Amino acid sequence: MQLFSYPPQTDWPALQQRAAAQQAQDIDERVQQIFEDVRQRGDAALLDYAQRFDGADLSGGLRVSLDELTAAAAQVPAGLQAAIRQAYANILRFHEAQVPQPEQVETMPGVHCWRRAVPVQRVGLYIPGGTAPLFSTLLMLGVPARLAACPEVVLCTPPQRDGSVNPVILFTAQLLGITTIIKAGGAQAVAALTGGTASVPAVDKIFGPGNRYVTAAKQLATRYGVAIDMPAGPSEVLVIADASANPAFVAADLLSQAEHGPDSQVILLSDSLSLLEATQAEVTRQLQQLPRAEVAAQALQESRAILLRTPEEMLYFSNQYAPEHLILAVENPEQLAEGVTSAGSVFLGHLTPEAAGDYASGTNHTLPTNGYARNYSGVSLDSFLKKITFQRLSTEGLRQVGPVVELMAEAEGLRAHARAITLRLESLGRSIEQNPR
Ligand SMILES: NC(=O)c1ccc[n+]([C@@H]2O[C@H](COP(=O)([O-])OP(=O)(O)OC[C@H]3O[C@@H](n4cnc5c(N)ncnc54)[C@H](O)[C@@H]3O)[C@@H](O)[C@H]2O)c1
Ligand SMILES: N[C@H](CO)Cc1c[nH]c[nH+]1
Ligand SMILES: [Zn+2]
Repeated sequence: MQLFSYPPQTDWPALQQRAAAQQAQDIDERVQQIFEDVRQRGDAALLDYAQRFDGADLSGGLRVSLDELTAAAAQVPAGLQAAIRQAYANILRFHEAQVPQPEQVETMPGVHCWRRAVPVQRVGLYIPGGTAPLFSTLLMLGVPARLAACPEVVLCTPPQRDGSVNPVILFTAQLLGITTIIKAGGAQAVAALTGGTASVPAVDKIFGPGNRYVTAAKQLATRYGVAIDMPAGPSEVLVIADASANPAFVAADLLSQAEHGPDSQVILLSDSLSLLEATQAEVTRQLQQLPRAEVAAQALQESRAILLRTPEEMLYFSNQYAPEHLILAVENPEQLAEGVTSAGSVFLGHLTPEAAGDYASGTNHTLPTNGYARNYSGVSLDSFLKKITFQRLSTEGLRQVGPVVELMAEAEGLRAHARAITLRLESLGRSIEQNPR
C-alpha cells in the first residue's frame, strides 16, 4: 500500500480511473461474445462455460433439484444457521421501514392523483461464488425481493467444482422461499437471465454484485431492455482516520475489503502521519495471518495511504472518489458525516466496522462501486418496486384542469391533445364564453 502526502488535487480523479481502465474493452468484447453464444446455443453454452470457468460437469442438469435444496440445511452447522436467521431478521427490519406509504393528492378540486408501488414481476438475483460463496449477498437481495412480493425470483450462482451449489447458499435460499436456482455464474448467467434459455427463465431486472465480467455483462443486459440495480463491481473501502483511530482496527477494515478480490481497492486518508505509518505496519502484520493473503496483497498494490491536511480536505477527496464504503474513524464522526455527498454506505466511529454492514447490522451491502456512488444508491426495497401513477377526474375536476390543458396544448401546437379536453367539456355543456381560445 503506497504512502502519498498531499497529492495534488488534479491527481485525485486519476485514482478512480484505475478501475475504469480495467473495465477494458477486452472484457466488454469477451462479454459480448458470451452473450451471443448463450443466445445461439442456450443451455449448451452454459454447460460449456461451467466446465471451462468453474471446472464443473453439469450434464446432470443446470437447475438445483428439490432434493439438493432440502438436503442443504443438514450440512449447515446450527450456530451458522442461527447467525443467518439473526442477520435475516435485522435486514428485514431495516427494509420493512422502507415500505412506501400510500399517496393520494387532490391537486385541484375533483382532480385526484395517486401512486401505487407494484413489484417488478420477474427478478434475477446473481450471487457471486467465484472465489467465495457470498450467501450474505443472497440475504441482501432475497429479503427486499420477498418484501416487495416479486412473483418470480430466479437465482443464479456459479457451481462448485463437484457440480453442486454451496449448501449455505441453498439453506439461505430455502429460508427466503426461493426455489428456482440455476448453476451458472459470470457473464453467461447474466446473458441467460437476459434472453432466457430452456432452463433459465428470462427476467425483467437483474440484481447483484460480481466481478468485472458480471458487472460488464449487467451493463450489456441493459441494451437488451433488461433493467439492472446498478454497477456493483469489485469491493472498495475508503477510511478517513484521525489521530484518535486505532491502527489495528483501521488495518483490519482495509484488509476486509482487500481480501474480496485482486481488483478491490482500499484507500486510507489521514491528517496524522504517525497514524498512517502505524496502520501500514499493522496491515503488513495482519496480512500474513489471512488465508486470502495473496488476493489481498494484490489489491493492496493498487491501494493508497494518503496524508492530507484537514478533515475538510479528506472529506472533499472522499466525495470526489465516491467510495462504495466510507468509514469515519475520527473523534467526531457525526459532524463529518453531514458533509458526505457521495458514498454507498457510511460507517461512523471506531466501533463500527464495515464488516457489520456486510453481514448483519441491517443495511444492504449491494452497493455502487467504481465512482457510481456519485449517481446511484445501493439496493433497497425500492429497487424491487415500480411506482405506477393513477388519476381520476370528476366533472368538477375536468372543468378545473381542462382549460389549463387546452391552453398549454394549443401553445405546443398539439391540437389533438386540446381536443381530448374540449370534446369532453362540450359534452358537459361548456358555454362559448368559457372557451379559452
Ligand atoms: N459491490 C458490491 O456490492 C459487492 C458485494 C459483494 C461482492 N462484490 C464483489 O463481487 C466479486 C465476486 O467475484 P468472484 O470472481 O469471486 O465471483 P463472481 O461470481 O462474480 O464471478 C465468478 C465467475 O466469473 C467468470 N469468470 C472468471 N474468469 C473469467 C474469464 N477469464 N472470462 C470470462 N468469465 C470469467 C466465471 O464464469 C465465474 O463463474 C468480487 O470482486 C467482490 O468484491 C461486490
Ligand atoms: N463487502 C462486500 C460488498 O462490497 C459484501 C460482502 C459479502 N460478504 C462479505 N462482504
Ligand atoms: Zn465484504
